[in-house]
Amino acid sequence: MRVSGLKPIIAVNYKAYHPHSFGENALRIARDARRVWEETGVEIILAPPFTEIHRVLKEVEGSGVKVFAQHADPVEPGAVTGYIPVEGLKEAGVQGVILNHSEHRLKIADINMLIAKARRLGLKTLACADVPETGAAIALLKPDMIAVEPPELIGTGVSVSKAKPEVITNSVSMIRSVNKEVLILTGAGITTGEDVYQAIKLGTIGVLVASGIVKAKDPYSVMKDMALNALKALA
Ligand SMILES: O=C(CO)COP(=O)(O)O
Repeated sequence: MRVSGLKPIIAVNYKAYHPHSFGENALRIARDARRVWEETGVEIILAPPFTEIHRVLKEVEGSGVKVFAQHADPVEPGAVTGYIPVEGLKEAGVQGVILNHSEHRLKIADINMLIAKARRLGLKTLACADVPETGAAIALLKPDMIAVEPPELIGTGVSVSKAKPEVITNSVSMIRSVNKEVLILTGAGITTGEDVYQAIKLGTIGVLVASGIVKAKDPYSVMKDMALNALKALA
């Protein structure tokens, strides 16, 4: 079921590629994302490493580009050395947080606690799932967005839209059977506008992308092609 009237979403997970995800490279991706947002109006979410959040926020200030953290720890603030509570992310100024990425998994009870706390603090949540069934289970916890990403395709450049379209269609139907509102994205191996077009045609509202943008020679061109194809798919 299409959630009509919504803008497509391109979420960029910087991960921790070096040097791509840090310093001037991190800012270049942010500048490129702002330009694509200005030119297309597509929703863009950037998820830089914790160390880059402050300067990426500065780079996109005044635009509609949103900045999310890549993770939050299921802890209360206090004597928790080295952990990052949601309260700290709120103070840092992010608009949301990715939870349960395949590379940083959480227990279901922790996902539940973090979604509730993020909501209380006014932060959006983008929860990740490895398979449709996990996506449906997490949908019951009412995150704002769910991204289903088959781990075996992550980082391969073989897109889930082409290699495993049934993962997308099964995710959409299983998630929608328990949650009519959550925004559904997909990811893993997404590198081209065509991958994005197919992902949206299969029922999602957007994509979660890492290496295809973060490690690209020209992130602007990749994001622009993805944005234009996303709009075409929803037209
Ligand atoms: O893990 C992912 C996004 O969170 C997908 O990674 P790739 O885009 O590099 O396949």
